[in-house]
Amino acid sequence: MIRPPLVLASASPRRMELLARLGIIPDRVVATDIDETPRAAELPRQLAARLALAKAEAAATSDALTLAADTVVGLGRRILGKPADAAEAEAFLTLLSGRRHRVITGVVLALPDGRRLKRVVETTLAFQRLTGQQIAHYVAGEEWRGKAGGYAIQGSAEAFCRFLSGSHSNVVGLPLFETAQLLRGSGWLRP
Ligand SMILES: Cc1cn([C@H]2C[C@H](O)[C@@H](COP(=O)(O)OP(=O)(O)OP(=O)(O)O)O2)c(=O)[nH]c1=O
Repeated sequence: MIRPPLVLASASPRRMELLARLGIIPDRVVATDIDETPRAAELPRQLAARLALAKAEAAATSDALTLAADTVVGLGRRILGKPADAAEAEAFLTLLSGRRHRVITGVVLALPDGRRLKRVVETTLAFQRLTGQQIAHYVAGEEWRGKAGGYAIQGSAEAFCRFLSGSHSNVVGLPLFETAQLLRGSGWLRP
């Protein structure tokens, strides 16, 4: 069987690295430029699902499989996306201090025949209480840039995390278990 090419509709180097752990190197990488603004009263899960689909649709073609994902942090009904600046990163970490939150990733695999295979994956985390000094030091380190919620679990922020339930790769931007399931479900990945 000839496999169609795989397109990764993401500019995130983490998603490339996570796919590489499955032995997968996309044939093409396409950065999409979609509006990531939440709609009024939109919930974190709804946003992650909607944006993953929008990224997939922006890059999908009829001769390839297209994989897209979107990761957001949910604090109750509140959505924490990628902070715009250091002040917002500091505000997000202040909100996350001492509280449970969820990291939600929507994953969409667009098939050449027009089908769209979808998953929304949630990981629950709890951060220790953070002092103002810890937050300021973390923000000065720049790891928050381009990361939902203003932190990167794959960096030093794992030291803030006293509890994580669910998929770790989901927090980094692509849940490997569910992604492999989607690729297998499409017949693209074997065994
Ligand atoms: C919470 C958390 C998020 N992130 C990242 C994963 C995502 O790349 C990013 C959320 O932004 P996304 O909009 O999901 O992705 P992106 O802007 O990096 O790339 P693209 O839109 O082109 O696909 O936050 C981490 O790397 N570590 C973490 O601990």
